[in-house]
Amino acid sequence: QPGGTSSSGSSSGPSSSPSWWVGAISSDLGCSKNAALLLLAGNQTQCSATEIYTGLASVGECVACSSAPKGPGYYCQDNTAVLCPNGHYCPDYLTKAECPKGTWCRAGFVQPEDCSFVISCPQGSEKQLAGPGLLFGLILFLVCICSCSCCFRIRAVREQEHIRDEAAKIQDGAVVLGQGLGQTAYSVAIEFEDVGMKLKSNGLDILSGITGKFPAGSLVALMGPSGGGKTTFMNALCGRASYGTIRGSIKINGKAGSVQDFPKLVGYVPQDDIMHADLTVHQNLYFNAQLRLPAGTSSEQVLEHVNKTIKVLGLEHVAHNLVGSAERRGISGGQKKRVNIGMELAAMPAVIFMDEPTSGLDGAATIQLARCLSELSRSGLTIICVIHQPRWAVFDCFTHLLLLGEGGRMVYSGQAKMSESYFDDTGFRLPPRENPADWMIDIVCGMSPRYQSKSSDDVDAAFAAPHDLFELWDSKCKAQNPYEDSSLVMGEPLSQDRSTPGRLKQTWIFLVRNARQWNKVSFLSTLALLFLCGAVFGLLMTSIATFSYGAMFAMLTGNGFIFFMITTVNSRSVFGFERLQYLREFKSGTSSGAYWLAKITFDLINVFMYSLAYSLPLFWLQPLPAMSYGQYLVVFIMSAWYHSGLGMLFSVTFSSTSASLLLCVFAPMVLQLAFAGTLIKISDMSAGQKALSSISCGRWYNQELYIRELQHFPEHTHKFPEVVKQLASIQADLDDAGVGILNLAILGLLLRIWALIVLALLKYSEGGNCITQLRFVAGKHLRHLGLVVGPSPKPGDVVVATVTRSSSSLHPLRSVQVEPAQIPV
Ligand SMILES: Nc1ncnc2c1ncn2[C@@H]1O[C@H](COP(=O)(O)OP(=O)(O)OP(=O)(O)O)[C@@H](O)[C@H]1O
Repeated sequence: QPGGTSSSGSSSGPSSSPSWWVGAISSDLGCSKNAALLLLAGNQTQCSATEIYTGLASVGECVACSSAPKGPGYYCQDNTAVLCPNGHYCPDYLTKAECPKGTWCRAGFVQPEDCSFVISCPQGSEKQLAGPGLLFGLILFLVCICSCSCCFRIRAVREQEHIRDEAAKIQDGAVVLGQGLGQTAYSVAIEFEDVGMKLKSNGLDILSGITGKFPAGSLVALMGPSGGGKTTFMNALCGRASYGTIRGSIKINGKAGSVQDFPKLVGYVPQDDIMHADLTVHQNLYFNAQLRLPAGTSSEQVLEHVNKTIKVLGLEHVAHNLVGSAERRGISGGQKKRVNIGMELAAMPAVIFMDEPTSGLDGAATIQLARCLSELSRSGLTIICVIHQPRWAVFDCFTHLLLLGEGGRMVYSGQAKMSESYFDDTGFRLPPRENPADWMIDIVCGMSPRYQSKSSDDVDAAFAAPHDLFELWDSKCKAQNPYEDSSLVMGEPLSQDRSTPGRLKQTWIFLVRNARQWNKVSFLSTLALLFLCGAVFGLLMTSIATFSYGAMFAMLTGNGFIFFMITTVNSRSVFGFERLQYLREFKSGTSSGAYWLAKITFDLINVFMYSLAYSLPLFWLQPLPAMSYGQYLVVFIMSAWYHSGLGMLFSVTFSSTSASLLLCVFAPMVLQLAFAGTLIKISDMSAGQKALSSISCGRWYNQELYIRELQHFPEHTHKFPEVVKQLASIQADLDDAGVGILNLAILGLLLRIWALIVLALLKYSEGGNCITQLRFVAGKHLRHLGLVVGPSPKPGDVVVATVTRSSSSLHPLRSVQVEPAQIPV
């Protein structure tokens, strides 16, 4: 009763505010029914066929259809303005025509829209039907995959033939490693004094008072009982013990420093066989050599060097076999061990650290390897090996021995061949037919008796190993070690690291390697899975969805969710599955930036193909969106770009595979459900929720698809109340097309940059917390730039002090030239 109520029952005149008395309206309209009910139901009977009854606010008013009270897109039906139905168009309020063949008409259209050329539209079409379009897309898709696959296959076969031809050229007999590589001859001598280490985690001393020298070209055995600190000491020497605080001094070629200052000259063979299981033996060595050999080494030289390394290690017959893993059987354990070593030999460093290189090898292979290492060391290469129970023939190959006891303390340091006489001089006796290496470990473990003197048969019962062994060494040899090589061979002080291929070249090498590593079976299975999911969702949409402006947003945007999850989960393989391999390469001086760039570039193939595989059946099988397929695909590509970045970040951040997998499944789900504006309107969100929604893919994916679709609808449809309401709820405007794409591009890039930062920090992740890692990295780079000298060291910091011992007694390497090794095959 707008404008007031008249209890008198008479309607007010035009001069007073308009008001009606319901009883009078009933009689005015000639109805006998209750007036209120009549009004609620709408009094349509009083309007003519060409009029519209306009509702409660103007009771009794019939408006001519031609005056179009609701705007275009409506027509008159039973005195009500209704939206022109699907499959029809309504140019005015009085006309409702069926959509002609070759065109399609969605609800509210005032004229039909033409179908695209590959699409069929029978008469009365409310949507475009896939028809030959889907077939065309499918054929294109398959042709794309097959041609790529064939190209790679042909290339791989040709390449393998070339490698075999080159390998056949290598003569049987002596093989010379490193010949003609044109590298500067580096040799490395290491001196250390009073080196100790305290664990950062619990402050426990696990090394102390270790003093000695490893001349250039020496082959050193690091021996001791299990848990004696061999690996720890080796890690301290080669700068990999970030989990501890190192005391004492280490000198490289007479200059205080760490071998880690020259990472490209250092090889490290880890105890575990860390290599690429999805590459062949030859490829593993070849890419390693390409990345680490001096810049300017030609591909042919690299190939020749790798073929020789393979020959030296006796791996010719498995050179083109996959290395393999637990899931995919490849070469044997012993062969893997050799590949593990070969990866460092292929890089021809100046010093190699090896953690138990012979474990898992049979007797013959161990001797063969020891002899090979001995030959290499004679050429100037310094090799330091942690070794367990070497048989005599193997032990005999070593030039130096460092024997550690419990708690990481020294029992012996010096020439290997003099170790026996040291223990002999100190009252120990080698039992007949005992292996000297085993005997020494027995001594350290207190399992070999000590006699009062060389000539006496009385056992020194008071002697307690290993503590007294430490005392014995300190008292007899700490000040002046007679067992050391009197003619210490020392290389020139190292001033700069080896110059290896630049970042751009490395990026290219990594890209080629990625192509070789490409698991086509897994790739094709993922494509098939995505295609299937897209097809299922598309068919579902066909059967359940009837177009309406209210449901349009949900129909368009509700299908991306599974695609997001699969893309995120799958992209864990980009970085996450080769964490250890990456660390091994990165620590040997390869660029993490180049590695990252190559990985994300190669992943673009996945981003594109996954988007194509999913969106193709979805687009063509569901009631076709009005936008073109190209526009639709772009939105999917950008969403895949975002989600693969998310997967990469999770996989590099969390070393636990189950944690990263769970995150890859749940993060896209939570972001899509809670922050994409589907369940909770963005306009209703708090500031915090809005911030989260702005970094969620779903929000921009939804917005972009909706706006792009709307832009293909006639302009008058943008004013329909459902459309206006939906745009308000996602806080978007029709002019915002492209904003979503841009945001997704930026977010995807940021996620990748974040992953790069985590990758760079991984190098320093052993034991240190995030702050320590950041400080370490910042300090390192600032020092490189010469900007910071840094505060003076505090107790507990890593201290590299200058050794007071004169270096005048140290003379240069007799032959600093790294001459090729003559390795008997
Ligand atoms: N990161 C670490 N955190 C805690 N303890 C450690 C760490 N690294 C080494 N240790 C401890 O230091 C001691 C020496 O370990 P290390 O691995 O160097 O011995 P090892 O002589 O190489 O033994 P094995 O021959 O069995 O490999 C061990 O007691 C070990 O538990």
